[in-house]
Amino acid sequence: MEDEDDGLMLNFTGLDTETPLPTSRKTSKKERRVAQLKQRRNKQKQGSARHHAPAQPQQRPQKSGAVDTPGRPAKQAPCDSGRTDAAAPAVDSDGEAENDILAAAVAASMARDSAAAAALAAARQPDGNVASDDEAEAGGDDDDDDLQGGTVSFPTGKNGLRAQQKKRLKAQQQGDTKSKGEAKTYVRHKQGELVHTGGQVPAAQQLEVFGPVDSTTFHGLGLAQSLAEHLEAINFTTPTRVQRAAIPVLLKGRDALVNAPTGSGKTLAFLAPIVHDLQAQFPRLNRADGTYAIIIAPTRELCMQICDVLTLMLRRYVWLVGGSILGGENRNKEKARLRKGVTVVVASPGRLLDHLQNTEAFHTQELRWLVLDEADRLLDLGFEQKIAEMVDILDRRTGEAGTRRRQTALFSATLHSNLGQLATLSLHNPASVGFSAQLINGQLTVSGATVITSAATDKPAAKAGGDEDGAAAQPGADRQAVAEEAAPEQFNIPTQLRQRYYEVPCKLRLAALAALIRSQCHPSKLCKLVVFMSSCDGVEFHHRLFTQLYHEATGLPLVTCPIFKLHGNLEQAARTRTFLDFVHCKTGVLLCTDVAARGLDFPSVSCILQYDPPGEPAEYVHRVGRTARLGQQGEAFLFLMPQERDYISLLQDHNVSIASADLLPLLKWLPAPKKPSQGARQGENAAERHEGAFALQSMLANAVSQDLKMKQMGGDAFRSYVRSYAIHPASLKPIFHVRKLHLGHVAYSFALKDTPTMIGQSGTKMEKRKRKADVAMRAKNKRSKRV
Ligand SMILES: Nc1ncnc2c1ncn2[C@@H]1O[C@H](COP(=O)(O)OP(=O)(O)OP(=O)(O)O)[C@@H](O)[C@H]1O
Repeated sequence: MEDEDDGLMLNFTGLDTETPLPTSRKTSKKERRVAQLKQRRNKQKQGSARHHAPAQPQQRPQKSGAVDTPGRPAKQAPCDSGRTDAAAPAVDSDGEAENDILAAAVAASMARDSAAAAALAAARQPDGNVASDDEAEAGGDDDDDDLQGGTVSFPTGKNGLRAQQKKRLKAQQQGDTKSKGEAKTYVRHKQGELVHTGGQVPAAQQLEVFGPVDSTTFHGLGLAQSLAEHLEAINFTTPTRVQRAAIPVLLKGRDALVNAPTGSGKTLAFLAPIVHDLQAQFPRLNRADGTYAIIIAPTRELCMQICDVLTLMLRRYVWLVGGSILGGENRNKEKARLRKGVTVVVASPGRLLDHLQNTEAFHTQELRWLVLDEADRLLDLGFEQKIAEMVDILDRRTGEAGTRRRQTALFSATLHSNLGQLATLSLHNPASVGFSAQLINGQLTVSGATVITSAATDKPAAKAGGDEDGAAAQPGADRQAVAEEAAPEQFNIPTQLRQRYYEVPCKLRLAALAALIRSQCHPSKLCKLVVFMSSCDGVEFHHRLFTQLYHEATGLPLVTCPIFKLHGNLEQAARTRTFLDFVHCKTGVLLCTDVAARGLDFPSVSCILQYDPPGEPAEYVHRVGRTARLGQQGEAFLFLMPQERDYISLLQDHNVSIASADLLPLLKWLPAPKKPSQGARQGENAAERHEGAFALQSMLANAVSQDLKMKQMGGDAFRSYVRSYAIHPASLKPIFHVRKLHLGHVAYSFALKDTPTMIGQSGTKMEKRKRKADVAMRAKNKRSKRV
């Protein structure tokens, strides 16, 4: 750089002298500068002989780099070098000032001291004032800039000096320094000549080359502009953390294991890359060619929900067709739809396998995507075998057709010790987002040792040694990996979720449930409450109790908002209606089983109650995950009986932070009894002796005992509760062991007055006995009439 500057200066100084200047590139810098100084001295001598009058103040050029030749319009430098007026070359009619500038510049460049720089600046000042050091420095730099940029215009002096000067400079800038007497030639490129030509990186390679250039937008993540715009139009403006981490990985064509907290936007994280890929296919995909993507989810409601988001996204791409195939729907109608062609299928596993095996018109030989949402739940529900069969069928078909290898992704908010088997079964060299995965002895294992934090979702690579996109190291690359110590799986629960538990004696469970519902859904509060129970019978019983019997028994409704029920024994139509009703209602209570625990995105759920504890801590996480979604506030309560309190330590081992709450203030939400009860209540503490709770329990028990259907439903609920308690996994038996249950108190909590032995007999037997008794009674009546 310095050499180039010096070379240019040589040309300037050589204009006005008889002394030939050494222009060879081999001439040392020092020699050239000495020559310049000599020239300057000679010139000063000549100048002083020619001019005795003091130099006139120079006219300041109007604009840097502008030509001040009369009659010629001032030219603007094509690129704005940001030059200040102080830096503009001064106009001197006889070129003397110019030479002063040059001499000073030489001095400055040689000495590089402030005095020389000041001399340079002073020479530039039209009024002869000395510029500040900064200005001088800036001026010097600007000179260089102009010269290098090749855009400077020079003031024209007497005798065509400026024209010569210009010509020489031009020649030099063009790399042609050949002039008479100068044998040496060299090629110099014009500074800025090798400008950026704007060569475009092919769209498909943009992500490869630049990475996720702007992870704050969907387009920046690599999604097509049209899709990003469409997402914005349907209110997905900024990608969530899991979307930022997972979308680029999937767009790169990698299989992936993706883990992120509940309500963090996983659905879009897998739908967006699928839609991006399918809309980009040329020629356009034709629905008649069959299915290009399959998404499997464990429950029908979740399938419907995913399908809804998909439909919304496909509105922009009308040639892509989405649809769901669910158990419980009409199989023939589904067949007909598959025959017409469904580009993206969202399915529950059982029905999907059924169609893969039995529906000839279900073409999957072009399949490009397979996503298993809530993958660990699919295993819990025993779908592993079905999934293995499906993967086998799909692989066989694509293999026979010789089509592209399918891309597969597993999504879940919780890990599972067996997830590795499913991953090995279906994934090829996967990237893991949000948790680490390792291949140990050819077996992919998913480590629960990695803390899955939101930050980890953004940059899990830091922990797992993966790449910058948030994808962890490829398991395949780490075959030497040593098995990590089995540590409790660490869950990432939204921080804004407030979690509390009540220790509720079994006898008070029903009253405490009523109190909590009343406390959350009183008329002055808009609340959506989800209550989880362990059995369908339990849901049925409590739903009828609270929607009908409660009012009859107490004279007041429990709450004024609607109470819904959702469980797996309902007809599909009823399930769908309830699901949609609860989605759209502003306030309400949903009594449900774990069918609603996974993935369902009910808007504005403010509170969760786990009336029956869930068992596996992972299920706890999914249940509470129905609230506090996407940064919203939420509350979650858990009811535990005193003998179950060790469950709290278990949850805490899994990074769940839950505080205790006092039961007594909660019971105050119960209506006060009309008549104070006679005598002191029996009980260990104030809650157990609570008047309101005792009064309510008596009223409900009386009402149930007089309602045969309710009594039967209570019995069914009791039996189902005990059964579900008995099937807790062995690891949880120390906490939830059926032998620790006081069955009399359990029966009481279902408002039953009968002894547990009576209730424990199967409903059918009871029914038979009752029918027998009725028949005997009628026969007796007939006989007595005849007599
Ligand atoms: N980028 C986004 N911008 C705004 N809202 C979003 C975005 N992504 C997702 N959402 C919304 O966030 C909510 C939760 O998303 P989603 O249901 O995909 O979460 P999830 O991680 O799958 O939860 P779960 O683990 O419970 O299944 C939905 O209402 C969804 O519409």
